[in-house]
Amino acid sequence: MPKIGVIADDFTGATDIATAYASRGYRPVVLTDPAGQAGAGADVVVAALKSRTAPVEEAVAASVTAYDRLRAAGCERFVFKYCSTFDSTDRGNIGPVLDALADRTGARHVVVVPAFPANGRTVYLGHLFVGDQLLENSPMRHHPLTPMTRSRLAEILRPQTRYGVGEIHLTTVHSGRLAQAVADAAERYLVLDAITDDDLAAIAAATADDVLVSGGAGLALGAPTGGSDPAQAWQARPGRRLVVCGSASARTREQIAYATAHGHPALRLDVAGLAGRPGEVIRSTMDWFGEQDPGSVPVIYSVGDPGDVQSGPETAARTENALATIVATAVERGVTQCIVAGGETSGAVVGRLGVTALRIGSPISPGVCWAEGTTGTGDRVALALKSGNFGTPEMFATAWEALR
Ligand SMILES: Nc1ncnc2c1ncn2[C@@H]1O[C@H](COP(=O)(O)OP(=O)(O)OP(=O)(O)O)[C@@H](O)[C@H]1O
Ligand SMILES: O=C(O)[C@@H](O)C(=O)CO
Repeated sequence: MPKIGVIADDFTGATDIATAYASRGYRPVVLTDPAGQAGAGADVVVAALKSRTAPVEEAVAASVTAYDRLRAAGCERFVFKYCSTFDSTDRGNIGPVLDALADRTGARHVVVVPAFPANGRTVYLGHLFVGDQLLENSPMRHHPLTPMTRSRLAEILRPQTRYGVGEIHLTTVHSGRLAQAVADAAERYLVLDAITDDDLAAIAAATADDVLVSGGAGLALGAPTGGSDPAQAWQARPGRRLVVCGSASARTREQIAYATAHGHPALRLDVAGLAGRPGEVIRSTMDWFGEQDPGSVPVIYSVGDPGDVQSGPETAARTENALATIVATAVERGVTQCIVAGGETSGAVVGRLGVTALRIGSPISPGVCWAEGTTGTGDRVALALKSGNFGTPEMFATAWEALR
């Protein structure tokens, strides 16, 4: 089977698709250092980028560099992994990155498949649904960086790309002649309907020879089985546990509320204070952490309800940096197992820890798994990088069971 290279536009998306490949019997590795070398022994190599909301030129350059490295490492088929809620703005970055990768690979057609039915993301008649709501009516409408105010994917993608965008609807996906429909299409990009895992399997079969496909982790869920043992190959180091949330998503807020209601010590980061006195805010947060029972699972978060989201150009970066420093300091003080909520936040945390590769471990829930990395100072740490809207409400209390 040809080695698969995945270019993921954020870190939680990278572990999301890696866990989907692992569940299909592949041996994925997630590379978190853009300059790092591709992992030996893996049949799926996922390059985790932090390009979703980066300036367009930076996102394109990082994606093309990742593609070149994956190709040099022997990958022959490529997946551009973006969010199952198609997180982007009119400028990008999905369209510009897709254009660059399509040009680089020479792909005549590239399918656009964000559907992930197990997490409620389905595409019907070209429209993306989140559960029973159109994307534009879902909580993604209020995302701090990529508010999604439309639902028809072709309309969202067109302003972002130089190439044509068409749609292939469910009747054709079910018809047994999807591969032909893709080959015959006039447009370079084709938004495909998918509402079940069987639809994803039909799409995977029809695109098995395509050099480039694009979408969410659902692309991997439809892949033919790889034949490897899915059992976790590593044991988590015992030590303290911590949950850190930089995500403002509705599901993360529910998880924080559940943990708080069930006796977990919880602290809201003083985001406003980070503007003038970041050192003091981080010190007092770490003092609070030090006061908690070492057997407890403290939760540090930056948004408890939507009103906590602060405007201002530097706020998001400042918050990511502060949470990254908090995790790195906590690891120095004995944390060995940590859940991080939010893709951008996860990118900042993993970068600060100096972790360059993640080995996939036990699944927690659709799209979320444990992964192990080694920090820049040589400590093994178990991380669950959780997409904002993924995981069950009780996850911050129960995810640790999957580590045993
Ligand atoms: N109180 C706050 N005010 C303003 N920005 C915040 C606040 N708290 C967090 N942020 C920023 O909001 C962004 C949230 O993005 P992140 O990707 O981490 O979460 P998410 O979008 O919910 O997750 P995902 O991308 O996995 O769906 C981060 O840049 C974070 O620093
Ligand atoms: O596809 C998804 O929804 C997630 O993997 C993600 O990318 C959220 O950041």
